[in-house]
Amino acid sequence: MDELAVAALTVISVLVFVFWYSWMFKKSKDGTAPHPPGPRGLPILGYLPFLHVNLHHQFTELAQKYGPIYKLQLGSKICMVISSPALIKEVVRDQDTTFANRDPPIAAIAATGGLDIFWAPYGPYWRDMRKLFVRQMLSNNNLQASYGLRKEEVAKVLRDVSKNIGKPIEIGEMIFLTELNVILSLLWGGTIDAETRGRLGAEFRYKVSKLVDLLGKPNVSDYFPVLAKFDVQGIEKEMRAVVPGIEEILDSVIDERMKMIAADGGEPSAEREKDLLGILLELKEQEVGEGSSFGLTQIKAILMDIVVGGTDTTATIVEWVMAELLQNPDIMKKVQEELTDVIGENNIAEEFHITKLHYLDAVVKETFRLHPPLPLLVPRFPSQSCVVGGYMIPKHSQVFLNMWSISMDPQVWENPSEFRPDRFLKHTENFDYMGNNVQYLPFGSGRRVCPGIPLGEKMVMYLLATLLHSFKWQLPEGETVDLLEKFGIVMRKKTPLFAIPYQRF
Ligand code: HEM
Repeated sequence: MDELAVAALTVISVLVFVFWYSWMFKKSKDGTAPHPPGPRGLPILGYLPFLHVNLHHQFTELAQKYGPIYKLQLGSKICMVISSPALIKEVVRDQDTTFANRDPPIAAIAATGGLDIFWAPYGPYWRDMRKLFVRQMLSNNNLQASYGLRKEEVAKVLRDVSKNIGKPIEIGEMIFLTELNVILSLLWGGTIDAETRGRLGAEFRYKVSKLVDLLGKPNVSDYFPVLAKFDVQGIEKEMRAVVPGIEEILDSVIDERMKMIAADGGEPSAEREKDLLGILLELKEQEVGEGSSFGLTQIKAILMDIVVGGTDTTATIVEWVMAELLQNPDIMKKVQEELTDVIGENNIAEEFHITKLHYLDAVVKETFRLHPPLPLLVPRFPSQSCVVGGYMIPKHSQVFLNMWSISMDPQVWENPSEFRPDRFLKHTENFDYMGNNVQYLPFGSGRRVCPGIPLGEKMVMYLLATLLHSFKWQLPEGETVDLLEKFGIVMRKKTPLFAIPYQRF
């Protein structure tokens, strides 16, 4: 190397050092917080090639190495994983407004255009739609008034199971179809007819599960927007193939409801005015929120949200409860003794019994702890840069709240991997579903907390009380319960649970 080159190199090195030093100095003078630690990935790809199928396990292992908040570079996106109650509180309570935004994946845009409540950005459209949904469908008054519809659907379950005594039943599928009918009936006061139900039945469930799976699958297009048009994994294409099958049922419901409005002379009749679908149809083509036009696309997005959000989750948790009870016969026995005491041998379960079923409630809560249906909740998307746990979270990073790791943390729960409902009998007042206790958030917390809690909680308890009070359950000959999970945005059992009913009384 000649002298000139050495001199140039020296000058460049000095300049680089001076810039670096003044940048660092400015940072600490400004008090800018450092970024969290995290594993190094590959250039450009970041940590993306190292992600495992069971993200919740992998995120928990990484937390053991990097602490309760760490950073992952995934392609062009910065992701943060948070897994301690104290830091989760900073996100969902102390800085809830900043973290109330969502970053819809391409799969969600393909499914609903991001116009549903679940994926809509935090803002006036989301607020209006969520308010309408909660007020028109899930207010205390409306839920009380619609008890007859739920009772009818649960009676159908009783009849179906009674007809199949001694034969294996797929628990998740049965619950899914029941919850689907309950939700549709709450939307517009009617149910889908038996023919459509029979025709679409299991296939509809398959499509909803597929849609949910596609939403939870890491997609290269989300991490490299320049590649989005190539849809390398075919996720967008698969989603576009699945959606019409789901829309078919929504279309038939919308058609029926529009026929009713037409029969009422274009004006909804007084008693129909109250259902959510009627109101959404009235809003059609009007302006809601700040200047967004509202049409059939938005209506279908919201219906899809409610149908998909409510069915798969409810079916999943009921299936997990039944699996845990079949695995733990002593606990099953205690549940059934309580049911006999509260309901009586000659009666069937009713919704008013639910508040007296403390042990069953503890069993459900313990199942939500061990098998949270949304183990990482739904990633948050801060609308501005902020500091959590002393670390910088840049604006528009993807923030995962790892509730599964908290469920498994021995510092939070004694013997966390054991199924022990009794722990909820001691602390019931602290562990409701409303998101007030950050150790336990099966329905999320803050502004984005699940709005379906009143219905979800009622249906899970009512269905379980009915199934467990009226029938004894056994596994098919020679089978054992497996409690393996299949990770996704909704974490289901890896293999569906089949159980055989026998009359109890
Ligand atoms: C066992 C049942 C259920 C579970 C475990 C569950 C869980 C959740 C969770 C964890 C979230 C995200 C919360 C967050 O980001 O903090 C959520 C959101 C949501 N859930 Fe549920 N859910 C259930 C039932 C239902 C039902 C029955 C409905 C509707 C009838 C529903 C509709 C929704 C909607 C619309 C959202 C999006 C809320 C928003 O972003 O503002 N869910 N749910």
